Amino acid sequence: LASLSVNRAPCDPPPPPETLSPRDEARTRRRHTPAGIIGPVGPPAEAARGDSSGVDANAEAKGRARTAPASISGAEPLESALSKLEALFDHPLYNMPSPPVPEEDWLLKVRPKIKAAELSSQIWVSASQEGYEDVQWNSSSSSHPPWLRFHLGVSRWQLYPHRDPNMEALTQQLATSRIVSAVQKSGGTQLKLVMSFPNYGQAMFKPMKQERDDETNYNLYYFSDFERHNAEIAAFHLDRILGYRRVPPVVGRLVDVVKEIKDITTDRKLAQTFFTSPVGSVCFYGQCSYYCSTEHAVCGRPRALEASLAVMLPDLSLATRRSWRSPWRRSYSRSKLAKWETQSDYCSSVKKTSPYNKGTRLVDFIDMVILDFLMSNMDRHHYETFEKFGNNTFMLHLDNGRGFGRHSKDEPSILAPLEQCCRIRHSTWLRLRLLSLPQYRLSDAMRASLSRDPLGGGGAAPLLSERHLAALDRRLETVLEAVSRCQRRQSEDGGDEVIFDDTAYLKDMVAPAG
Ligand SMILES: Nc1ncnc2c1ncn2[C@@H]1O[C@H](COP(=O)(O)OP(=O)(O)OP(=O)(O)O)[C@@H](O)[C@H]1O
Ligand SMILES: [Mn+2]
Repeated sequence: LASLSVNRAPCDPPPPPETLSPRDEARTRRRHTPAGIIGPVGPPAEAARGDSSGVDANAEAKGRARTAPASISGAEPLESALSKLEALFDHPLYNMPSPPVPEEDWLLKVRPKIKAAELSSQIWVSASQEGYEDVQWNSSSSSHPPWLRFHLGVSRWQLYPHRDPNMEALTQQLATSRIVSAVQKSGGTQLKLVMSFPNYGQAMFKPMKQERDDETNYNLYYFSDFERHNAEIAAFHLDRILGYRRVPPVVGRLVDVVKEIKDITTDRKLAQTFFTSPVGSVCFYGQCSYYCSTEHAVCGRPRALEASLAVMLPDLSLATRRSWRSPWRRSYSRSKLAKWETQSDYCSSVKKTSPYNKGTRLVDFIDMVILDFLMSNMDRHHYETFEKFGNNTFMLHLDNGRGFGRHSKDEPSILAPLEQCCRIRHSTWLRLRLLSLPQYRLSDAMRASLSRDPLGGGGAAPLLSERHLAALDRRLETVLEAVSRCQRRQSEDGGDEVIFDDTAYLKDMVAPAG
């Protein structure tokens, strides 16, 4: 366990996708995962960096990023980038053996089959549901549509398993399935729609509002920023590459605003906001508290509009969620500062407060902070968890549209919780160090992963520009430096351990040879 190695251990390929439900998969992976191979990664290539020298670490990292050859020019052939991503996902750090998932750790249960006689008397179809397929539900998972398999695969600690055999079908559905209904999502500040598919699947739609190369105006406050569809997509990929799996899957899709929204919507308020622009594009703006006006309409070209579609989580009636106010929430004011910005020992009081005083909530929060710093998302005012699991569960990373607004500027204040608490999950730290190595570089993994999105390949504008990808590597460097600073401080002044040992359980699982 203590041996350091970045060599990837051989890993059996997962069994063919169609035959397994997410739960079967979780069980199978445990059998297939070789025991005894989990070793922390070696130090990053630049381990010898002297960051106590007083040199501006950021400027240094920027310089390095500018001169890094292949990853910045994007010259690396896609095939080799894709095999890098495969190698990353095959690495033992992404294939840690996990203890069996007890029944109560699944979010949903499948009820035993209802008798055919009872079922037939229950089936009725409303007029507005005529576009839906006649789905036969039963407990055999092979007949479940991908969205339902996704729901059934949600557990206490993650939304979906690593190498989820359902992912391909799920993203395929989001990207291509016929849209039979589109209505505005109530709540939330900016326009978003809930779209439905013939097999009863649903997705949350956010339209493109900003060109990929636009940078958010520097004079704009974070709370006035637009939401970006490509940020929602990229956040899903980044979250998965970080090994968290706490963002619901999102794909990009070109939507025909006439055929797939205007003509089929039953939402009259939405329908009333459609118009044709002076150059003949079909536009709409919907109703919401920000940016829902003629001036801020979203427009097709002339009808095709880029958007992100995120798979919907199980309905609140099946799985209630709890919303938590972030302890490091910003003030959402031009003049006020939040407590964490002025109190130097802010974290010590958070550490004593439920739910951050027990279990993994604090380090899970730090995980989210790292995700947000990498994509420069300042808008994480709340987060949600599934009520069923109480305080002992993962945090959902929903609402990522305000990430990736600026590539030329980092936002150090997003890292404040890490700097102030000096605590990080061991497994997260190891994966971050892995992603800083040239053979697994974060920007390369992201470029490869995003190229698989329907809007990311085929010569079209990449979902994240090279500058945004380079910013990821630069910011990753900054995160690792912050952890190093914490470790130095801890070794000099004492205090709590910086690295939270979340891999200790492996010692019990890995049986000694013989
Ligand atoms: N994939 C999803 N499935 C189900 N519900 C979701 C999903 N994503 C987001 N939601 C819910 O929809 C609400 C609004 O979404 P989102 O936060 O993205 O919009 P918003 O306009 O940015 O909201 P706010 O202004 O409150 O930040 C969220 O608080 C969340 O509860
Ligand atoms: Mn929001």
